[in-house]
Amino acid sequence: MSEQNKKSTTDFGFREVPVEDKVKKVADVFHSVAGKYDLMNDLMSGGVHRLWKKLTIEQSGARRGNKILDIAGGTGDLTMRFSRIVGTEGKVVLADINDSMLKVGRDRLMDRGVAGNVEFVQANAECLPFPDNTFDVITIAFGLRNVTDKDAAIRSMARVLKPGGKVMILEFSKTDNPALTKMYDFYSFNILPKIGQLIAGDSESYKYLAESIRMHPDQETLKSMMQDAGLANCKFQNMTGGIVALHTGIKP
Ligand SMILES: C[S@@+](CC[C@H](N)C(=O)[O-])C[C@H]1O[C@@H](n2cnc3c(N)ncnc32)[C@H](O)[C@@H]1O
Repeated sequence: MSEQNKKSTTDFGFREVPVEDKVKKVADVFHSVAGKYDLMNDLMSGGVHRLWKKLTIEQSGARRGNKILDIAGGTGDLTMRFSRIVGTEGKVVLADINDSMLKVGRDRLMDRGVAGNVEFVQANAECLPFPDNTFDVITIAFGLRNVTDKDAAIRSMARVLKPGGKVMILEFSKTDNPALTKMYDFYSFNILPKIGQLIAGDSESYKYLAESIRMHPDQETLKSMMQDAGLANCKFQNMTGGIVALHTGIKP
């Protein structure tokens, strides 16, 4: 049984809320930020999120003809890149729980001429609506920390992955350099919500963003969760001093 099934409350940032309230609270955050999401990503990370995503694509091993699931795909950064790799014989499914993010993503990909091999699906990562053994590669980028039952989500990803396929979890993680941690904390709790207020008119959502990062399992814990879900060869690679980590696992 997963951790969340045993508890009646869960974290929403630094607050404990009833388990059944978290989905709505997370939904409100992403309905609020959807329109300014891409601009804010570039501003908040100084564009570095593009490098984290580029590395994820490079390590995916995705090939022409593959079927790829980009869960919590949001505005489609990874989907866009995968769509070019898999070509007309392949398919990319961008799945996200939030219809505002899906709409921004669909419009953005259409504007860029990315169509034909991309499908958009509204789905919760905890219970993916796909048959067993469907996808060659599954990514979840900056999405897992928002999911209430993370163990269920990893199990669900493992179920729909083909044997030999790869799960990739790109997520904010833990720095082990005290000086970097201090600077990062100052930036996250003092500057980030102000940028959120200035650009998106919403400091609370960006306060949640910073808090949810701190509440997310550290590198080793997440690796164990992937192993517990039955994935093999689980490992992680830190980026930018551990601010972000890319975890990968293979379905045996
Ligand atoms: C920070 S955005 C990341 C978007 C995109 N992957 C990227 O890297 O730019 C997080 C996304 O996770 C989605 N999300 C949150 N909870 C989810 C869940 N339980 N299942 C699927 N998607 C979820 C949100 O709607 C949002 O689009």
